[in-house]
Amino acid sequence: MPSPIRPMSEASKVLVFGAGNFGSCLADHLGDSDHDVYLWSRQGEVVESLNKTHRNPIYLKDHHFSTNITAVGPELPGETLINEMDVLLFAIPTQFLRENLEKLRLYLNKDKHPLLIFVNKGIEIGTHALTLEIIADTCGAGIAKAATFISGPSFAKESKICVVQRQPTSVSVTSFTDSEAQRAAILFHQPHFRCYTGSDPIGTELAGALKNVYAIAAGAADGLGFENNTRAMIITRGLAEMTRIGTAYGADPLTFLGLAGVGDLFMSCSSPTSRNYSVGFRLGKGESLDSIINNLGSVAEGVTTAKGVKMILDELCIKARIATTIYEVLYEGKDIQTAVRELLELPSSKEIDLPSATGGPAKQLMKKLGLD
Ligand SMILES: NC(=O)c1ccc[n+]([C@@H]2O[C@H](COP(=O)([O-])OP(=O)(O)OC[C@H]3O[C@@H](n4cnc5c(N)ncnc54)[C@H](O)[C@@H]3O)[C@@H](O)[C@H]2O)c1
Ligand SMILES: O=P(O)(O)OC[C@H](O)CO
Repeated sequence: MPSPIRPMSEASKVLVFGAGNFGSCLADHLGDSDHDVYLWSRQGEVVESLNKTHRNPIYLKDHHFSTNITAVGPELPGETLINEMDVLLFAIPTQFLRENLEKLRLYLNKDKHPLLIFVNKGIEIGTHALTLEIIADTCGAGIAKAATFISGPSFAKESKICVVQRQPTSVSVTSFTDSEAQRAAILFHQPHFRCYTGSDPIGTELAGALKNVYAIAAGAADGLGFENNTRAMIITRGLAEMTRIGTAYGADPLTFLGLAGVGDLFMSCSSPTSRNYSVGFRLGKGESLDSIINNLGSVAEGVTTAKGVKMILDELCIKARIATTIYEVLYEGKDIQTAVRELLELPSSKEIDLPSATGGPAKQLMKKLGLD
């Protein structure tokens, strides 16, 4: 392992929630940058092993983790540790975020709190809430306004375990509060982990969540035996759908052309490393969703997010035929061959068909955060 890179900022105390693939990877990156990192796992064996041998026995097993990481858990950290932190980083799958924030909010002072960073890419089932809304509901508008989101093409694990082996990667770092996005970017930025800041957290969140649904579609097409023309069609028409949904929602359409949009969409739709692509590929090969989920061993956010997307499409009365088809295959038992035939038999339509930007749910969310 090469010698640690100096932090671009003063060393910070960072508590990472979630020692899965991405939480472990980001904790290692920050430890490697000489920050003082605490990594919470709800699995006792992970805590013990990280502290004793600097190895995670479940995720990124082949990696020797930074010695700047102290693992904590399995109980959720309490007020004393949280009050010492400069940064709280959440790498918990979207469906479990609310229950954890409900417990942690008691320790967060709404006037003076650590920098809060979220890296999950999904939409909550049932409520179809974005993470911003989950934060506002649980921790309050002030904390949601300052929350920062990291998204973009960043596999925790490739053949050479990319980020922890310092393979060049870029992400977007967005918040409604520019100074918080800047702080997060300075914390993470390194020559091999380039951070670009932005101020459209709603678009960034939607892009990260939606790309997972289209990665399932691209994987399914490959599983069915289609090749490059078809994958390029799904990526490009997927991007058109993502941008249409984002615009109707009230996000900035240009966000979908950035790292969190086309960057991550392209990567996840073209690689079996993506768990969402793998789910699709196996569906295309004829395996059932239950069987795939039961032995995936890791989260594929697109599966749950497809439900949230369907609710958003119904609410906004807009069409996104690929996303709807994925929902029907996953949850309405639609046969995948029939789904493909129906998609291909759709009549010709305008290539670029963006709704007028009325503000949509983003306007209500911003009102809730006091940003209107
Ligand atoms: N893996 C990647 O390459 C990558 C990259 C960018 C973003 N993400 C996003 O980061 C998030 C986490 O993904 P991951 O790859 O680390 O997932 P993972 O499947 O590798 O790990 C999931 C983690 O969540 C924890 N968990 C499960 N149930 C929980 C609960 N009820 N409360 C708290 N924690 C719970 C598990 O213990 C585990 O540590 C996802 O939203 C994902 O889309 C992942
Ligand atoms: O493995 P996936 O499909 O969850 O993709 C992981 C990241 O989102 C890639 O940026």
